[in-house]
Amino acid sequence: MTEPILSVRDLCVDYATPNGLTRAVKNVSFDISAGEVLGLAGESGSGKSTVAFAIARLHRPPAFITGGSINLAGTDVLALQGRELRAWRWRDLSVVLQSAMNALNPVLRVSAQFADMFKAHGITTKADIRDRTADLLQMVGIKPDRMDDYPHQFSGGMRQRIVIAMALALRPKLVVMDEPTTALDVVVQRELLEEVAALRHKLGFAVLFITHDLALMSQFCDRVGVMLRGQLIELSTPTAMVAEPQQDYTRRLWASIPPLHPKPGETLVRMKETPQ
Ligand SMILES: Nc1ncnc2c1ncn2[C@@H]1O[C@H](COP(=O)(O)OP(=O)(O)OP(=O)(O)O)[C@@H](O)[C@H]1O
Repeated sequence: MTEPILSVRDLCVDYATPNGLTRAVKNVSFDISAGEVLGLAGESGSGKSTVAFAIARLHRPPAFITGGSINLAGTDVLALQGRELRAWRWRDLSVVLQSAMNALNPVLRVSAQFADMFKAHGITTKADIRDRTADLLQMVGIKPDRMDDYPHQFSGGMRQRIVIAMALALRPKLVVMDEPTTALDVVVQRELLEEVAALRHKLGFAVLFITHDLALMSQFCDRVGVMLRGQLIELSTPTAMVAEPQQDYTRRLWASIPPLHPKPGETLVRMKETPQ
């Protein structure tokens, strides 16, 4: 493994509930290398999204980070405040969530949404912004001449492509993807992830990837972490995890993949390429 770009150490996240604090993430530690795709698997409620939101500093009360450290490319993520935190998001880390419609403003043209993001990061020349937007849309397979359309004029898959283009605009080091394709049909899901795989190969960003689809995860991720009741109980390559699971829970989790899916590591070779 190369030098880690992200280091998470002993991360603890609590939720304040009427019955007191509940620990949803318990001393979770892991690294992600530059350009690596790390998946988080585990049953619903095991803490995957809570980890992802904490890393992106998107957690809000009643969630509180109560321990540990997060370091991304030399930045102490938990120390970031205010303007510094806003500048860090998009530039060093970006997030792609399940619903593109929630990420995009329905009453603003796509070009205006790119412009807002660029302006917030000091890129203010109109021609420059339009050129960059055109390049980014092109990169995810959307014709640049559609940049002045509204989000509802695109299909769900295209909207998610636009969100991914925006997430990559400032060349972040890490992209957090929490169920990025869940709302899309199976064919579009795969197409989109193949594109993300090709883009990370080209651009070198790392991905923290969360999905309930273990088959998809095994094809897209270099390594997978398994979470159970707030703890990271196992972390290895999908192939090693299936061949020699260290925990009984992991074995049962992988055994749940329907046999119709391809075996881990067998298909979509392009997804497995290591960035240069
Ligand atoms: N707002 C909240 N208040 C209290 N507890 C919460 C809140 N949000 C989440 N939790 C609890 O935190 C734990 C972890 O939830 P989290 O959403 O991170 O799990 P997950 O693995 O991402 O689940 P899913 O796969 O369903 O998204 C769960 O026990 C959940 O009940």
